[in-house]
Amino acid sequence: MSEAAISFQRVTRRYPQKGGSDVVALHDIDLEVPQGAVTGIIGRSGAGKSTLLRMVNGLERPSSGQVIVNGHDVGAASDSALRRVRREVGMIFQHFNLLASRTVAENIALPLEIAGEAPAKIAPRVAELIERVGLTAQAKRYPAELSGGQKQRVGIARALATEPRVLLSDEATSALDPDTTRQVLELLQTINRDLGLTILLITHEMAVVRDICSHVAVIEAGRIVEAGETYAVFSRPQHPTTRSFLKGVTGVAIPHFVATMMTPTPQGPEAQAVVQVTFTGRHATDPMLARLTAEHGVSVNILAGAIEEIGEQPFGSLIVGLPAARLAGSKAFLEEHGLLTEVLGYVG
Ligand SMILES: Nc1ncnc2c1ncn2[C@@H]1O[C@H](COP(=O)(O)OP(=O)(O)OP(=O)(O)O)[C@@H](O)[C@H]1O
Repeated sequence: MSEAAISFQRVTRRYPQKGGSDVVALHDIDLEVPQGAVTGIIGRSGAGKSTLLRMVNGLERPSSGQVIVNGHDVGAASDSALRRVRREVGMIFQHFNLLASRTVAENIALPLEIAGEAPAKIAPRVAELIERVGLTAQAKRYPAELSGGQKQRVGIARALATEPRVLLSDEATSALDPDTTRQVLELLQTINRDLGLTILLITHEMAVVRDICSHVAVIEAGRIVEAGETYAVFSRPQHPTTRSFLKGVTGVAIPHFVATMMTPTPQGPEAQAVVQVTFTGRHATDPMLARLTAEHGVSVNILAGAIEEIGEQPFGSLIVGLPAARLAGSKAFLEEHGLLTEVLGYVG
């Protein structure tokens, strides 16, 4: 088993307030970020995401606990040790943080200049980075002449300049439109695969987690409320916050005509239960609903459905109608065969 690239051990961060009680931004966080993986931290505004991320490159220090990055205790590092750690940790930002007076190539060269690299080494390295992020034609342009997606590509190239082992992303796609977001996420995924770089990103969008994160941690009011492999968390979310982030990101919506008729309890003997059935992993393509009809004589109405891919595994969601009188047996049959079911309400 590969060791964690980043390990948060009982990390608490308090901000003292003038004349009042402290703000506790992070409470006792334990989290392992696997080497070479793309891990997402998702949470609402004020949950503590930025504070957590900024601990990895020492921009914030824990009030108690340890933050271990590539084997270094960053929270306790001296300034010179921190400078070394920072060469191993690149960062990209929501608003790109480019220098307006420098061209694309000059922005990318900046961390190498700061690190004291010889100009003869900087030029070929910058050319290689520019090519990697697809900006060869824009090398001599200034940030004001670039689109948002191009600016973020410069940010990514600059973050990679010192050949870091970890890349931190602070809401890197939040200011971008959906198409550009997809392209930037694909670039991050390619970099993760090609360079074996560990990526830790913070986001408030579950779609970002679905699209590129193999692992996810959900943070709420300074605590990690759920964490694990994305596929496992998506298929069996445990915490209400996770469920609320997942709404609309996976699966399908209840059709409007059904939603308007739904009641929380069955109203008569002919009532239909409206059930969300989730198929995961190897069960995604099993014909279990057909078997429910064929072997148990339960008629199944398919109301909505979709199969998508999360972490390269099939993930299917159906909303079906079943006779409420046969609900318990049908649920048991489906769950015995590895499908997940959730009763959403009743019609009739
Ligand atoms: N320097 C500071 N002084 C006092 N309180 C702070 C400071 N920085 C952050 N906080 C508080 O800590 C909590 C967590 O903030 P943080 O910025 O980490 O949240 P976040 O999840 O990144 O939010 P957002 O998505 O809005 O950026 C908030 O209650 C915030 O007000």
